[in-house]
Amino acid sequence: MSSRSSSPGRAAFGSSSFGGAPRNSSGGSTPRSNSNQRSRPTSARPSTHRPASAAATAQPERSATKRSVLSSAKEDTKADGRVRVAVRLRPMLEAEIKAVGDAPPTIEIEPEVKRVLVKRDHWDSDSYQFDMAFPESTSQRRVFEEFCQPVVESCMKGYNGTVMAYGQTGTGKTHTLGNLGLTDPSQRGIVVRSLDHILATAEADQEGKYEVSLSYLQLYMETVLDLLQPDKDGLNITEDPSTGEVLCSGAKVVVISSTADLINLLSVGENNRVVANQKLNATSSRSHSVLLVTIRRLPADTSSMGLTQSVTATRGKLLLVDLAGSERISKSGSEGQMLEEAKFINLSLTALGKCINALSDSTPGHIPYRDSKLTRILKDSFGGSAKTSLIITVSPLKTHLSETASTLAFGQRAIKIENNTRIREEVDLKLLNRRLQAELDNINISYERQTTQITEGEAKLAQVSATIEGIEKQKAGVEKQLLADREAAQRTLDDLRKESAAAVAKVKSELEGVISQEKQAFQQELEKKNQEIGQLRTGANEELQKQSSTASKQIQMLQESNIEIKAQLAAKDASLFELQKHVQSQGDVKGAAVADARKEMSHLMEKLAQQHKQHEEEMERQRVVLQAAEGANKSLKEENQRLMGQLEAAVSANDPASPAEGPDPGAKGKKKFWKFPGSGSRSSVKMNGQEGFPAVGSTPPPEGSSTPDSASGSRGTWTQHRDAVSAVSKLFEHVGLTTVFGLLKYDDRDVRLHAVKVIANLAAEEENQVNIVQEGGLEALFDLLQTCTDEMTLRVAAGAVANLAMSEQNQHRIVEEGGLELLVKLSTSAVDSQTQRMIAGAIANLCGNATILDRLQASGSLQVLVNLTNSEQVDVLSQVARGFANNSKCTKGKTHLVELGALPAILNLASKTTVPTVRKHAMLALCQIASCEVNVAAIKSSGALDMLTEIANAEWDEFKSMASTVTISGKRSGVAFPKMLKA
Ligand SMILES: Nc1ncnc2c1ncn2[C@@H]1O[C@H](COP(=O)(O)OP(=O)(O)OP(=O)(O)O)[C@@H](O)[C@H]1O
Repeated sequence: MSSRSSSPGRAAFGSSSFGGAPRNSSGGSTPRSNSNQRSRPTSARPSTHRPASAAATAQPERSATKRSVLSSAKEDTKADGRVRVAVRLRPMLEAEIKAVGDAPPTIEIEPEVKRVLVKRDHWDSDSYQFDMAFPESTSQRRVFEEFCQPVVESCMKGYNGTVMAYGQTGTGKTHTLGNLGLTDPSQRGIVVRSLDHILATAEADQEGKYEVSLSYLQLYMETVLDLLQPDKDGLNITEDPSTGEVLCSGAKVVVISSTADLINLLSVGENNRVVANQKLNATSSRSHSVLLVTIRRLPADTSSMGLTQSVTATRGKLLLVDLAGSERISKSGSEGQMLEEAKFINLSLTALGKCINALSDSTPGHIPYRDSKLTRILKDSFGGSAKTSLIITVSPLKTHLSETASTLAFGQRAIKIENNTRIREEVDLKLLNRRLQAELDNINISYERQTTQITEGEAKLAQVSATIEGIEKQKAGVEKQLLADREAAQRTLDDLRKESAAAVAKVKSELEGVISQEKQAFQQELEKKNQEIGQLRTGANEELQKQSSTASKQIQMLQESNIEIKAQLAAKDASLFELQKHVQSQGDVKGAAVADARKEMSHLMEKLAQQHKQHEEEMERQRVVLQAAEGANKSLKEENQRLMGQLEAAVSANDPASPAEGPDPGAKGKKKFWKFPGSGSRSSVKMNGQEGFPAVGSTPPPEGSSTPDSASGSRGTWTQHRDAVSAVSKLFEHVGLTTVFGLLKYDDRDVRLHAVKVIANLAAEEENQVNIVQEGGLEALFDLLQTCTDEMTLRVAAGAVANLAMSEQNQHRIVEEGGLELLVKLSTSAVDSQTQRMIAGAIANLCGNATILDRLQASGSLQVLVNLTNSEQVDVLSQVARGFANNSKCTKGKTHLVELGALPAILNLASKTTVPTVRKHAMLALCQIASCEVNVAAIKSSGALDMLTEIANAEWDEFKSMASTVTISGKRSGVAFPKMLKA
């Protein structure tokens, strides 16, 4: 209620002013006249009028027992006896928000204090108090639960009730009441929610059976239309005179059992309403729609009901009314049909207002229900014995302020109605009697059944007890048996474990036995194999030894044969010598002896030819092997090594001695060299006063072989040997010397060494010397001397050069190719005495050539000889002394040796050395030097005179022997000079 109309009187309802602005209770003054009562903040506002008197007179419900069934109903005891009024503010629609912008709201809802403020301007506002005030944000659900649910539940208890929406067009009446919420269940309105609630409650109620039926009516211009039968003409509204129940005869009543039924029905009704409106040229807002819900409740099952239970059936009626728009005609400016409609609307709403006015009067008299069809339909459900909730909807727009105020004033008047609610009950005595009889019968039957059940139960109990006892016994027996079984199983398990352990042990021991047997067998087999291998090895060794001994024997035989031949040769030589001597001495005895000797010679020659043939065959075989090896070219190195070995063997085989290793510096005393006439203990090959180095590593000749010591026998033996060597040389003609020279360039030291040995051996033979040089051997050797660092190889190479230097023809080549310089250079690094011996030997041989004396001096070769006089090795000193002798012999005039100051060294060799060869050569050198007058002074100053005197005084034969041994010129000139000195 408005603060300005805090005591609205009945006068406010006038026939023409229904829906108009609220009137002041004091009569004529309008709210504006009270404008000095400015709106203040809510807390400061004067307290609004509450319908306390109406609440105080509210009657308690008569049927207290029913409350237990519908316990969820919210009761407002104060408002029970009157129309409950709520106001709901519609939210601004989108178009309205755009139009209004952010203008301050005109209507303000204060839900806490259930109040509506209508702001006229910034300072002035009207305040209206209601039972509830819903702001624009209020949900449909809350509107239903807080405001409508109590009416619905009271109808389910048998009361009549009405929920009615009243308000200006477009303020949300249909939304609040009739929204079906098809797309959004949260938008479902009061109609759907009410029916939902009724059906759910009916389903939950175990004690009652419900029948819910509907009729859907429309009131348009005082005509009642059935929306479920659109073709039907207007219906009549009648009233049962005995009960006062309003009846709408002819209206279709449809029983529903689900919300889906309801939705279908309402959809049909809505469609029909559209059709009807089109037919009537009406709009929804111009007509009232009434949904009439009848709820009949019967006791659920008569037969099972107790005496205390109710036997009454109830029937409640709920009217859900969506009223036409309440706007004033003047404002809507209606005319024609619209005007007519407005009049009828106003008629019905005015009639409603009048009824409300009359009902709200504390001493109600005549209620003008009959004034309109609307009020006639509402008569038994509105006011009086019915519960009524009126929700008034208002627009938030300022432009609708006047209509809003009018609507709110209508609500304020309605809130004054005091209801006299009365439950509608029908008591059916016959039914009651029948129900009581049935109840009694049921009780008797139940008693009998229970007695029988007890007896049967006791018997069963005894039976069960016996069974339990038996089971207990069985259980004890089973437990005992179980125990015994478990023990037996345990024993069996133990036995099994023992058995399995024994079995495992047995299998293990068997396996071990098998393994051990196999191991033993394997070891035996192994030993057997080892024995077999040992036997095989022994056999192989024996076989090897046998073969080796056979080979040794063959060699031995060959050697023996050689010895024999040589012995025969020596003997024949001797006999020939004797024969010649004899021939010479006898002068005339040639005859048969010579013939015999020749015969013998020819026999020997044949033997030699045979031997040569054998050698040639052997050489041929070697050549084939060599060619095969070269042709295959698979392993040149090994093949060449083998070839060298074979070649050396061949050389040795041709030599009277057997093959041996290379020159051994320590061979002195172990191996003897060939002895040549006058050469003393150490041998050398002599040629024209030169000395060569024989086949390297020669072994001594066999015992008893003839030695060429005697001048008479040397020629034949030498020839024989030379022939043999010549055969070997031929072998090289096959092999090709250049091949051997090529081997000197090998990286492998052994190959080089073998090759140079072969060359050295070949070079020891006069026949080969020129050939070797012509074939390029000198260059190969010099190349080796320049590049090689292995002293053994260098030593053999120097020996080879020494041998080649025996040939006068070679001596110039050696000097021209720089051989002297190479020897001098080698002497600086040579530490081994044998290498020194080879160097000294080579120089000594070259010293015998008078045409190269200056080169000997210039290259430092003579100095090398002088230096080597310091050596303690006889081999070396021997070559040095020989070099001095050769050099002095060739020199006609002042010798370079004197220039070098070598006289003391020579004197030293001649006087102090005990080795005869050395002494003799030194003495000979002194003699040669002394034989030239230019040297006499030097001889004298060197102190050599004594030595020369000593030589002169010596036994002539001794010196003679010495002189003849050192055969250089074969003359006695060296002997004559001492004689001169002596004289
Ligand atoms: N509480 C609300 N929340 C949201 N929208 C609403 C609300 N109330 C009304 N509306 C909207 O306002 C518009 C008018 O509502 P509605 O048709 O229910 O008014 P009405 O009073 O029934 O009009 P009429 O008298 O012409 O039938 C509708 O679009 C409706 O959806």
